[in-house]
Amino acid sequence: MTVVRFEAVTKRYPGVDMPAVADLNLVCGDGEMLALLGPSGCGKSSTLKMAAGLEELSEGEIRFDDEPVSRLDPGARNIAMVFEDYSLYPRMTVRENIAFPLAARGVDRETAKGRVDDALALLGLTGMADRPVTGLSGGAMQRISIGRALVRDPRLILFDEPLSHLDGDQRVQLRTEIKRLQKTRGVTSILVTHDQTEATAMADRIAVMRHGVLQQVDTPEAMYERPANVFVANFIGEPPMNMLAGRPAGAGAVHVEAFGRAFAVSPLRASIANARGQDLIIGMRPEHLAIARAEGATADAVVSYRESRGDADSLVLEPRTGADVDILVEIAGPSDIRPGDLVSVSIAPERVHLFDRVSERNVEQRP
Ligand SMILES: Nc1ncnc2c1ncn2[C@@H]1O[C@H](COP(=O)(O)OP(=O)(O)OP(=O)(O)O)[C@@H](O)[C@H]1O
Repeated sequence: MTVVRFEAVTKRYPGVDMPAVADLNLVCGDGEMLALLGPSGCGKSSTLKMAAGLEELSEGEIRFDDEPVSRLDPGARNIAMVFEDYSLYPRMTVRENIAFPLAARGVDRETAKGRVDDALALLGLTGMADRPVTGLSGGAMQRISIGRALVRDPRLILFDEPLSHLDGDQRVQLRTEIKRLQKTRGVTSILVTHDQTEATAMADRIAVMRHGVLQQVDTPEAMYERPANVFVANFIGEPPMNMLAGRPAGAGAVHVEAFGRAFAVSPLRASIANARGQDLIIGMRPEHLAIARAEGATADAVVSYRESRGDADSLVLEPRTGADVDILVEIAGPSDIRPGDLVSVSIAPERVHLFDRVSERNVEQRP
């Protein structure tokens, strides 16, 4: 049972000007699964390695509960790691791989056997316990590596892109399983991933990073509903949010340049945007836009592309103002909308996100 605290943590690599991690303040709660999410190079692996003791901090401190750990060797931190490439011992059996950390710590045979049997049962591996690990599926190998992590009863498990070598079905299955195991055992966990679907599905909270700087920490739902800035709004949600230039347009409305007209927005957001009076980036998620066939002046756009996925149709719209911007729309499928159709566009006021065009911050954030 451990609370992990990153306190003003900075990581600089020799010869590199930009810090890989800059002044990170972040707490992973007891029993929580926290995802570090961001594109390649954003500093998530450096953060994980500092927690593990595989990289030194340049500044700041990491605490497990109240204990500073930045000067402790990796072996003294009681951390388990699950890597993307499983890191199993190929010549050993499933059981021997899981038992390895216990043998290495001198746990007596009887106790070790009990704990390994428990882990095998928990992971559904009992039937293959005495098989060599070579030749097993990627999903089975990753379950073994999770078993090896759990059997040690660590203070913290660090998952480093644990699903990236698995194919579609195994990924979905294992991400559910990891979440179940993590919750059953209540072990504090940090997950590094560049995949927002994975982070959203597995984590209690997500910390989005960019260029070493933490952008937002929140539950997946809160991050989807109230992204702190344009970067987070683009990163969370698939397909990404439409980002359209606009400006405040009086009480309860904003003007969207691409459509050449006003849209109603939530009164709070509109009043903040109006009070500041700045140019806006107006965010509309593809799945929140609704369209209807329209004629003449009521038409906002023409459908230029349609991809049918059975239960959903993805559309690309070209605004009739001639604005050089593609609008993505996701609607329930199969629909009878076809390329060339003229449509009007609507969206519920509370689904419209407003960002300052200069700072790219959500207008609801304090300036
Ligand atoms: N050993 C190193 N020496 C110098 N620079 C490094 C080193 N390791 C990482 N970096 C740099 O630090 C920054 C952050 O890298 P880091 O690996 O932490 O990011 P990441 O988000 O995990 O990316 P990836 O998913 O590609 O590993 C990058 O600019 C990277 O080039």
